[in-house]
Amino acid sequence: MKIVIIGTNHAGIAAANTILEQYPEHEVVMLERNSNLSYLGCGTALWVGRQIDDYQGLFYTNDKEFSQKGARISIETEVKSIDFDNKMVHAQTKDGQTIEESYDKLILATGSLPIAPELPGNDLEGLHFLKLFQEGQAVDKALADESAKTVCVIGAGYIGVEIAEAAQRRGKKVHIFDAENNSLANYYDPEFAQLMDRNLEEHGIETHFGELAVEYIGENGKVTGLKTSKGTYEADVVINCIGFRANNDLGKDHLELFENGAYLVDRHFKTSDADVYAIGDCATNYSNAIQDTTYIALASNAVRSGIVAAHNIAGTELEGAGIQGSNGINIYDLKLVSTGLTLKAAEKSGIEVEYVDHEDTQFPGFMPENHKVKLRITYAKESRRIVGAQIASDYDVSLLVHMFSLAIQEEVTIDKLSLLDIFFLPHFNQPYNYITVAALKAGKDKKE
Ligand SMILES: Cc1cc2nc3c(=O)[nH]c(=O)nc-3n(C[C@H](O)[C@H](O)[C@H](O)COP(=O)(O)OP(=O)(O)OC[C@H]3O[C@@H](n4cnc5c(N)ncnc54)[C@H](O)[C@@H]3O)c2cc1C
Ligand SMILES: NC(=O)c1ccc[n+]([C@@H]2O[C@H](COP(=O)([O-])OP(=O)(O)OC[C@H]3O[C@@H](n4cnc5c(N)ncnc54)[C@H](O)[C@@H]3O)[C@@H](O)[C@H]2O)c1
Repeated sequence: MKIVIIGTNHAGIAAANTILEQYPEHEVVMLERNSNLSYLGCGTALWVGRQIDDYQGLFYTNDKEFSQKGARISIETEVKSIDFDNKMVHAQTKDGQTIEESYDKLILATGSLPIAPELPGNDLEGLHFLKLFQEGQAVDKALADESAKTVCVIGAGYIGVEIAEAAQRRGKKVHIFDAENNSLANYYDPEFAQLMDRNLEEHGIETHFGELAVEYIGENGKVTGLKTSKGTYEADVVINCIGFRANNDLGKDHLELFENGAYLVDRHFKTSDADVYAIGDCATNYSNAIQDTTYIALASNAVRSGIVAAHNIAGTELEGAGIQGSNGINIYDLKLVSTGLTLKAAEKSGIEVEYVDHEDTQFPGFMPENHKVKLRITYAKESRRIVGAQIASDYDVSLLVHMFSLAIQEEVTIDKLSLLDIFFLPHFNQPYNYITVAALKAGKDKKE
């Protein structure tokens, strides 16, 4: 069987590796328009902020490795169109050569594109996006210019807060703007997100919430400022990070789409065309929290979807486990992790929820070093199944979120959690640990 994969970043790579390593009898063709593959965008801010010395380690594979594994891979080759009826892909190389590839099965792994605010002045020099390695390089270069003093970041989601920290670490005056009333609104309830807002402010970053960018201001073709719904700010560099949209350019006229334009797939990552699969940021996924279709752009989801699609294409039926959108962020010393639904997301999905909060220290009081931990567990009012968890600390409690992720996936109730066997050792936690105490509190609330 001949399998053509379009897009060879995290999703395409995972699919290709699975087929090449476990089903070597199939022919694999990989087409990629970029000059690199496997760039870990999560490292951009670490590198730009000089928390790591260089970017070489941010790539975990390359085209040569795939040639050695037996794939036919063409980078700097853009797929221009797909003839779905005749199962033929039309592509063009960097030097203008056209390529045609027939397929038995096609995998669309074309990812996502940053959403571009459509504002006056959007053709000025000094406006940036942060998706590709090359865009990270451009931001790095802009920050290296000592005459660039002020950076405006539009969007205080994950990319926004990470790059705001990086720019501040590079000695710039940083403003960050978001339409919402706090940062990280897609991931945390305000009581948690506000910890991040304070964290940014304490490090000298000026936060502007509920404030919309309305115009990029410029002189001689170069950005010099940003006008918002509430004021005008100087800006030598503007970084746009208001989210991603699914890149559906190749299949939007043929394949069924989700409400946001992503390719609608089943639990096998098969699209509405039986010979076409879609994985990663260009496709939907199944949410165990809302028990319905969702769209969450994360590298972790991209990798898993690639593995699942590859098995199904190669002949082993495998249903995806679904996702919880588990995520984490570390800005300066503050660590936030969450999984499943915030209260706002639950309301939007029509799920009536209750939640329990608990704050404690990680270790017993007699330990010489200690850290505060803040936990929220959210559960469905009727069934009491856990649908979300958020944790904040300056201590690394990130692994806990995986337990909550599994609990959501397996429909564990808050009451079951209260009697879970959780070990105790002072070096790690407390005899009355905050998870048990929070879950017991929820049980008490139920009785009252
Ligand atoms: C700055 C930044 C930080 C991030 N941090 C994290 C993080 O910490 N954790 C996390 O889980 N996620 C993170 N993400 C999100 C993560 O990078 C994406 O979810 C992930 O890249 C999705 O992988 P993908 O392979 O589906 O799509 P993409 O990475 O978008 O790759 C799609 C590929 O398809 C290629 N392509 C598109 N169209 C064509 C065409 N017509 N012909 C040929 N090739 C084509 C593109 O060139 C690209 O290489 C971050 C993203 C950014 C930008
Ligand atoms: N740590 C991580 O896991 C990590 C890090 C970086 C990126 N990512 C992923 O990459 C994807 C893109 O990240 P992102 O930061 O661009 O998106 P995001 O969804 O995290 O944040 C976008 C932010 O922009 C705001 N916004 C939207 N329109 C706006 C407007 N017109 N004006 C002002 N603010 C506006 C939103 O309120 C939101 O807070 C996300 O799926 C994200 O999860 C993950």
